[in-house]
Amino acid sequence: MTVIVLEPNESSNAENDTAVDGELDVPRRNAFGLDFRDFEKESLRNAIVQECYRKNHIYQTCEFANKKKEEYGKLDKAEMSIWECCELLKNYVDESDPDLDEPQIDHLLQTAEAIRRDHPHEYWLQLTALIHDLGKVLLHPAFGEETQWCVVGDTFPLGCAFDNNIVHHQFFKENPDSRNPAFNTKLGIYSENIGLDNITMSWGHDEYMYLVAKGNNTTLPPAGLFIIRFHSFYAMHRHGAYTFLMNDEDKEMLKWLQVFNKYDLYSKSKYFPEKLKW
Ligand SMILES: O[C@H]1[C@H](O)[C@@H](O)[C@H](O)[C@@H](O)[C@@H]1O
Ligand SMILES: [Fe+2]
Ligand SMILES: [Fe+2]
Repeated sequence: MTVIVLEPNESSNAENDTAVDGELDVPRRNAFGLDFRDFEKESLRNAIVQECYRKNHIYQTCEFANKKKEEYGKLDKAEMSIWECCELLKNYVDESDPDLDEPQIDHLLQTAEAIRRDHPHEYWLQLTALIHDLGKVLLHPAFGEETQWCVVGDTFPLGCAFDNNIVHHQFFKENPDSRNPAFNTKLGIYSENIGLDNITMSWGHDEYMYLVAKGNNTTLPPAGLFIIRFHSFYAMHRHGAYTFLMNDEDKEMLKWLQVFNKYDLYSKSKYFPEKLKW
């Protein structure tokens, strides 16, 4: 297995639209013609994204996340198959995403398909890709019709200081946990290398889908569960923040998450405009 850590547009061929990153053709531009994960560029899309993060960073507190975990951990909302859940996501667009405004079912299929092409024998990784964002079903009325800020977007640990690598970190100023002396130091309530399994992450689709997978006794390997649970933790898997909370197993699992992330991010594309001439 090769692990490639490549920043978008790095080592890319100026004449082409894509840069070859190991197996994957990494597109240079997102569906809006901009760089991937550019949260600063002024655009209508980014105004929506910013508002989503503003609320997320103000209201995600340690107490809030633990309550949601307890409530949704009961798994008493519905009974349905994986595919039925995929279909429910055809009605939702993710407001935290600067790169795509297509229904989420498209994103699931695009990610899984991109992985299948390069990793034809890693069935578990393909399945992980297909289901990694199913937790966004929290947006559906049958699951409480949660608002976007507590379902989507990058995630981060709670109970310790917010890292500056978190997208739109300026909004944490208004989060009450920033003023709580038990929480606002580097380690906060945790100890060095405690392991990500013991951390309260901000609540959202990652943790929910992890609870669903675990609670239904999935046979996915630990790396699949790690991907599902931490794929939105960009401060960690892209910027190397919070390594002091990780244990050796987390560091092993991170390699697979980094393989997965390229497909999650760079497979986002539109094949047609919203309205076609006929
Ligand atoms: O906007 C995206 C969202 O669409 C993803 O599902 C999530 O995993 C990412 O972390 C977030 O940045
Ligand atoms: Fe996600
Ligand atoms: Fe995704």
